[in-house]
Amino acid sequence: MKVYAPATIANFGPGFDVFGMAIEKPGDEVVVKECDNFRIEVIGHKVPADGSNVAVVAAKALFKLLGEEGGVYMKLKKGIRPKSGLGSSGASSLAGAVAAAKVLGVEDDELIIRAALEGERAASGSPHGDNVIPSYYGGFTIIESISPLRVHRIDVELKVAVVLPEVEVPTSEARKVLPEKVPLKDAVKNLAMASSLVLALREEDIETIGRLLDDRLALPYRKKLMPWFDKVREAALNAGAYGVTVSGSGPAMFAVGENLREVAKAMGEAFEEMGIRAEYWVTKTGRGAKWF
Ligand SMILES: Nc1ncnc2c1ncn2[C@@H]1O[C@H](COP(=O)(O)OP(=O)(O)OP(=O)(O)O)[C@@H](O)[C@H]1O
Ligand SMILES: N[C@@H](CCO)C(=O)O
Repeated sequence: MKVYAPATIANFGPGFDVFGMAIEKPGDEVVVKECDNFRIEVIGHKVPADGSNVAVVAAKALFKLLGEEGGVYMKLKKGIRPKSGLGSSGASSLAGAVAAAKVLGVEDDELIIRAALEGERAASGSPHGDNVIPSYYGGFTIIESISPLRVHRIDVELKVAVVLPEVEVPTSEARKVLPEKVPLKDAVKNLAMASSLVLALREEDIETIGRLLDDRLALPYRKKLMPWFDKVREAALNAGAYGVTVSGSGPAMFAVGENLREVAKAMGEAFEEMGIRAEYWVTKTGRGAKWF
């Protein structure tokens, strides 16, 4: 059996740890077979090919949650670059949990997601769900709570320009710079932007979506890890983007607008001008994980 899990844009502006959107490309793929222990082989982007691979961590977690013996052999085709901000660890964790679920005949979403979150915990020190959950369900997801699992999904179709520079920002590091407390005015601003963004997404009002791609809870503290942010943002806006911000904890950035090819190119060139190679592409809201 094969499992496919798409990349995701977590936070999506003002929805820190709550909003996430699956994108059509890239994605991770796992071929799974039942086995008497846990083994993994990796092709594609470089990630550990041992028990520390988050696909294995998540698969093991599901076996443990169910009190099952045995294991799985997985061949992971790693399509999402790690430390990218595109939910690389989230997609592999989810693929590992779904792969184990298929072997065990489990269909309980909450158990699968709990297991996948153990992979996220191992990768970044925090079991945030805003990569794993949109990767599972597809579309745009809003996490009301993880336990019990309450997720709201918006079936939007939104095109985005994505730029991925050849630099790494580990989520674990990006979470260490966050403060314990934030000013009330910033919390209020995020609340205003996040609730308005949900309505704009439902109406597929791209201009308003773009205007609301901002954040006062994490981005102000993380910007020091991304000194290129303002220049790339300015380049995207000058090229006609309605809005642009960081994907997840970065370094990838994404923008919305009408002429996304030009916007993507402008963001790529802005990185190049700072001496950082970057790839860029246009994609859109993706479906959730698939198995076949
Ligand atoms: N299968 C895997 N896929 C991705 N990362 C993995 C995997 N297995 C282990 N890792 C490790 O987990 C860490 C992933 O880092 P991180 O969570 O920062 O990346 P990311 O998922 O791309 O970021 P983000 O969550 O912001 O989108 C790296 O240290 C990487 O080596
Ligand atoms: N919400 C998480 C996503 C990481 O991809 C964070 O911003 O730390």
